[in-house]
Amino acid sequence: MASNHHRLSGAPVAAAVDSAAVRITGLTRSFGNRQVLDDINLTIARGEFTALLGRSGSGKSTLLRAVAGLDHGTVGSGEILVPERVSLVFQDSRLLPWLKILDNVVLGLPGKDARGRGRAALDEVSLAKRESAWPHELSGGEQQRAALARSLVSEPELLLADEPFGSLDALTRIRMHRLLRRLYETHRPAVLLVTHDVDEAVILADRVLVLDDGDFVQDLRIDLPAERDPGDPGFQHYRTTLLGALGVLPAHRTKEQS
Ligand SMILES: Nc1ncnc2c1ncn2[C@@H]1O[C@H](COP(=O)(O)OP(=O)(O)OP(=O)(O)O)[C@@H](O)[C@H]1O
Repeated sequence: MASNHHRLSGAPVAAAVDSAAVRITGLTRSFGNRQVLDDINLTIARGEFTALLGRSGSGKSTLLRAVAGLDHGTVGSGEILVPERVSLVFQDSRLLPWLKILDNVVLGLPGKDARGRGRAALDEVSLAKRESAWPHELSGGEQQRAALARSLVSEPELLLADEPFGSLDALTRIRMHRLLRRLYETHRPAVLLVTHDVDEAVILADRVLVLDDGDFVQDLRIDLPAERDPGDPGFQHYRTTLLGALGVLPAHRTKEQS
């Protein structure tokens, strides 16, 4: 009965969902009389890296928040199944300022070996030497690396990321892309990454969804080697396809205007 209630309210239900890490059925979300998500259906396989693109205001964060169960009070319906262990990363690191870096990483982590696991996670993001620093002593990129360590130390089956590199400079972003992809290869969670950066989506993901007008207008599999080069013709093909779906190619605009 409890799960029926969840179904009606569209809140996520933790469940063993066989080969799927996320299963969304008939999800709708509205703010006032504006329907932001309109009958969304989506399955993300275990270990699948999916990026979610869409223009500003298309509902990307609304969808991610629904999957994370962070949208209490919004109006909607549908069913969302997620695994037990879900982690989140946001544009800002959300490290607690009164805890040192290692204490932030292991906060809430059960087990006697929590600090050891926390240290290993910090080592993976090259912050082992900063475990006793306060968050404000770290650069923006280092704070996001600590946030990634915190999100992965619990070995999540699903990682939800909302513009995690949005506030970083271009060079740091490139390094973070490499880091996230490496962490993904090691830990293999399913990932749902919200971004409005087409190149970021094609560099990182194996599947890219484009959200527009309440539903997906593109569901693209990225068949490129793990090491991706934005200069490759294959990469450019995906970039062009996605820019077309987003309606931002000059040719597309001309067509719309004529
Ligand atoms: N709490 C809220 N109350 C009212 N309207 C909201 C609320 N949250 C989101 N919206 C509206 O829902 C729509 C989708 O917002 P959302 O943040 O999901 O878009 P987005 O695709 O993530 O945008 P961006 O790329 O700019 O972050 C927007 O029109 C926004 O104004």
